[in-house]
Amino acid sequence: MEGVDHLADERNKAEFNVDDMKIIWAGSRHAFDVSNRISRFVATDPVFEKSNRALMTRKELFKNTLKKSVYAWKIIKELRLSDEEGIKLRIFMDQPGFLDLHWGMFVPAIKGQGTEEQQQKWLSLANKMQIIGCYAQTELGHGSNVQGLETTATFDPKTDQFIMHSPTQTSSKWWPGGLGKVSTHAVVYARLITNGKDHGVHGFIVQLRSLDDHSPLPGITIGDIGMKFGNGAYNSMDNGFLMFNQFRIPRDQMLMRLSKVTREGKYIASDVPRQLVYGTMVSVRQTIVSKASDALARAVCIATRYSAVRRQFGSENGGIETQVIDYKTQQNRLFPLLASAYAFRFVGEWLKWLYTDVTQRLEASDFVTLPEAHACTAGLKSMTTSATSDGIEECRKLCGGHGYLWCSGLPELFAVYVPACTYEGDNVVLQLQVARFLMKTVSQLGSGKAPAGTTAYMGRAQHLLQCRSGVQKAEDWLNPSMVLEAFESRALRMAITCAKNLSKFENQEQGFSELLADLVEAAIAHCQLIVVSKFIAKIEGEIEGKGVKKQLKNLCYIYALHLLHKHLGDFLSTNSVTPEQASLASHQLRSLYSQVRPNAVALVDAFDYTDHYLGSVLGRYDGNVYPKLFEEALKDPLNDSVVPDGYHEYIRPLIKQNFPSAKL
Ligand SMILES: CCCCC/C=C\C/C=C\C/C=C\C=C\C(=O)SCCNC(=O)CCNC(=O)[C@H](O)C(C)(C)COP(=O)(O)OP(=O)(O)OC[C@H]1O[C@@H](n2cnc3c(N)ncnc32)[C@H](O)[C@@H]1OP(=O)(O)O
Ligand SMILES: Cc1cc2nc3c(=O)[nH]c(=O)nc-3n(C[C@H](O)[C@H](O)[C@H](O)COP(=O)(O)OP(=O)(O)OC[C@H]3O[C@@H](n4cnc5c(N)ncnc54)[C@H](O)[C@@H]3O)c2cc1C
Repeated sequence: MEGVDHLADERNKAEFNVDDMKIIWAGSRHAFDVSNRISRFVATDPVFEKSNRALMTRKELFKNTLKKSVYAWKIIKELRLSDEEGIKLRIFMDQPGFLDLHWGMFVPAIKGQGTEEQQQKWLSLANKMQIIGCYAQTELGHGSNVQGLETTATFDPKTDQFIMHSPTQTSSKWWPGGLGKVSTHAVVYARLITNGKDHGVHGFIVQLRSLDDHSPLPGITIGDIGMKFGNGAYNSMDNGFLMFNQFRIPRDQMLMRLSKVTREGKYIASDVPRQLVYGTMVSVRQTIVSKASDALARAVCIATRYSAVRRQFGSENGGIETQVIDYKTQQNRLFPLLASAYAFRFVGEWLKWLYTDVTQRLEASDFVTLPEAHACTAGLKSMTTSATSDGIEECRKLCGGHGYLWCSGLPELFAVYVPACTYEGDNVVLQLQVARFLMKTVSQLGSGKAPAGTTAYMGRAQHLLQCRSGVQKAEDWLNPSMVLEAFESRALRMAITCAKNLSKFENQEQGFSELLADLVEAAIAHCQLIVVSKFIAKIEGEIEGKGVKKQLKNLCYIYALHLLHKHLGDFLSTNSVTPEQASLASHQLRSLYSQVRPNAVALVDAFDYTDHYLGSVLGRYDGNVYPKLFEEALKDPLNDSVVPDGYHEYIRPLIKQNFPSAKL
């Protein structure tokens, strides 16, 4: 029934103040106000309608993305929205497009790697969108291995120019978002060559298309790489290819904050670490962690509301059937994902702090925390995006058959989200970076250099290698120090086992290659420890609002104990817990599920998502699922006529067994 809240009973059961939880979820009252206002603005503007995009052709979808993007920019300008409001507008618009790459990578690359003069020149154009930029790093032949890129930028001292060239087919740029059809400029990563010497990969600002008629400049071949996974979804983005044929740019278009080429062609490397050329990726990986919590929260919101609406079995004497959310199996699959969404939110907040801190240090030429910032952004990007992709798919299954309908919102969410496991660094490749960092830290134990930050626990190696968990009863698993000790001991013991196995090889690189799978598992254990420890730090801090802290505590322990359950092999094989303690953890988990159950719908209401943003019939705020499923079905073009096109051509001849031209 229209106007009726079918989930009202669920909402009445909540034991905490949802409005207070909304502030915690958003990060602050101000952040909540901005999100709330902008999401409602987008939801009510017809230009941002998105329910029809699965049926659009690629060309229609692309044009629709241009329309929405330019309209969003007009609104940002006319209403003088702040940067924060502009970002929210793009998020709630919910359609990948060139704006993401222009603002998310092109502008940050110039800010991070351009000199002051370069910033003044290029940012004044980019900030007004008089030029549109993308981030062109990946090539057909190399994405993960950045040092393997083949595009060359050869300095020509006669003309004071760089000659950009794609020497092979595999050196074609391939994948950059916004490149295929929209961008006028790109930050291109290429091997810098001066006086015949290769100085490795550097960034260059390159104009690609005419600012008058948008045609590619002579010497440039450019286009879209074609359809990607799913309908609609990421196909709104013009991921592109690009080849240079001896294309010339002025010398001052090399991004020269980190290293320079003089008029004479002399290469001057600064004394900062060369890895700062990867700085834009580090910054985006950090934002991807918060985005993971957002994507997982969307899926969980849909699955939770629908699980409360959906009823199957359990009816006695013709009475009402059981809500599927009351099945323990449903809770065991759903509530850890709900807990993960909150966990990723808080670790994302912490990572933002860490990133701000390292940025300030870098500005003061303090590079000490750079390796840790790289390891944390890489590892947490990897861990949270993998868990979120799996989680969205699990939410689809939690919604049964209807989850497979496009209008559930889950297929498109999955299709848009899943490349996050690949872009900004393949998730396995990134965990191997964490593993290298851990092996280095372990090798320095006992050298007098105490591990700091997220590896500080390794400084207590003597204790953590010997200790036995003190858990004796199920409630002990609600003791933060007992939970932390189990995770620390598991992570440390896995890292030390890897280090010991590595030391058996004469050639360390060969050993590393042999042990890749174990190293990835050790890295994941370390990352899970970070997430658990940041969640615990959150619930131990000040939290306002009636009943809010209690709910967050429940979610925190669900997050930790479900990981313990899922990775029990690690915990048992490292003797971090005994089988009896593991079974006490399962007992405690069941009790926590019962405590979360009456609060589940309110906990997803706290995400404050509009029905427009959710884009899901199953996840509607009012729970009015069945009539709306019918409405959606009737909108399908196949239902435009009762007798379908093709009846006379195929169905009728078939059932009449009358095939005029067929030789049977
Ligand atoms: C609404 C707003 C939207 C905004 C956008 C938000 C989200 C994104 C949305 C959509 C996606 C859109 C765009 C996607 C873009 C892209 O995908 S861009 C391309 C991304 N490419 C990658 O991520 C490539 C991954 N590969 C690498 O990063 C490197 O090749 C790798 C780190 C794997 C190896 O590098 P290499 O130079 O070969 O290093 P070594 O393994 O030899 O290590 C040498 C030392 O350097 C340290 N190190 C490596 N990377 C960094 C770093 N970034 N920072 C600091 N330090 C680093 C490494 O740890 C080694 O240290 P030690 O010598 O061991 O001490
Ligand atoms: C939707 C999307 C948008 C993108 N946008 C951009 C963009 O805007 N700009 C841009 O420059 N790029 C972009 N990319 C490219 C992206 O960054 C790369 O695809 C990504 O870095 C992975 O590199 P790859 O494709 O070379 O994978 P590969 O490295 O070829 O990975 C293939 C397999 O090999 C494994 N593997 C590779 N190396 C190792 C190793 N050392 N040890 C163990 N296993 C290994 C991987 O785990 C994976 O299973 C985008 C990609 C996608 C999908």
